[in-house]
Amino acid sequence: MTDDAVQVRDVVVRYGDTTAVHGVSLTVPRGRVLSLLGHNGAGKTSLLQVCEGFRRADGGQVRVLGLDPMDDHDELMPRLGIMLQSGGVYPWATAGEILRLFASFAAQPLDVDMLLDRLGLRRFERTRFRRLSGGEQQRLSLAIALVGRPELVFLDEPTAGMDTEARHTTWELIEELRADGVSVLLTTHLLDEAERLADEVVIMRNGLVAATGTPAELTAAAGIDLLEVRAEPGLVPGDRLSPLKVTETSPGEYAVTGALDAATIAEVLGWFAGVGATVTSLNTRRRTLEDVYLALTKAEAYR
Ligand SMILES: Nc1ncnc2c1ncn2[C@@H]1O[C@H](COP(=O)(O)OP(=O)(O)OP(=O)(O)O)[C@@H](O)[C@H]1O
Repeated sequence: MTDDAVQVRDVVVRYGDTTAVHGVSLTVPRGRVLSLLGHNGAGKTSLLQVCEGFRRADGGQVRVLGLDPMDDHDELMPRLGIMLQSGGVYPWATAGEILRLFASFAAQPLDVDMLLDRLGLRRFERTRFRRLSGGEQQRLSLAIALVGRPELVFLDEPTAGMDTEARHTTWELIEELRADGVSVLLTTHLLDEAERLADEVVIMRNGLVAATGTPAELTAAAGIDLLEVRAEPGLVPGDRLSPLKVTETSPGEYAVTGALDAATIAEVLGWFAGVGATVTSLNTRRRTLEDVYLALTKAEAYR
């Protein structure tokens, strides 16, 4: 018996001849937020569906709140909040009716009016689901996922199609869930969303885990990526700083790339000083999660 909210071990998902998930392992500790990142078709939704109990894995083991998501489905469902990528509700019912219906399934639901207000849905309370915009439907789907006070929430691209205000409200709600000890497994294409919300990020590529770690670990491991130097224009070090690469991006603005650390940065400054240049500005930039993500997923993303 595990105390983790989600434990996935060597999970495989196949659709006929297509293997969407090739043996993925991950853990969501209780009260933590894990974000799955990956290109379209990387296998994120397939993995999520296995955890939600909507699809049986073709290999491996999954435990959700210590239970089997397929065999213990009925016991598990009231403890989970699930936000699907789209649909899943009654198109002819109004937003208010739908949310109150889901609230009625829960033993201790959240206050429906509070959720309608927080997610900007109050004026759509009497609007039928099918008449809501994509972003409004997303907000209602999030409210449905949260209304039952779940212990664990699965969010598949929760802010896709939302406007900036709704996205920020969603982020605040997820942060509040975490503060209340709720566990969250979410997928996203938004790197800033993952960086802001996630305790741990799992980057998937072609059904495999390409990298995993906290956002800080993933970006720190990548090191300093770029040194920007401002000095007199027209200074050309040639290969004297090799293997570092120096490019004058605009007159007097130099970009230095390569294996940059304290020693090599000192070497670069030494060269500028040696040719009598006056360095007026020096800036290092660490890789962002976006840089790491692109480096891991770009070239080999599509087979
Ligand atoms: N029902 C299905 N039948 C056949 N193939 C499927 C099915 N669902 C998904 N796939 C395939 O499995 C692979 C993984 O799809 P999945 O939806 O899990 O990816 P994803 O990472 O969630 O993508 P996205 O970011 O576009 O939502 C893709 O190649 C997809 O075409």
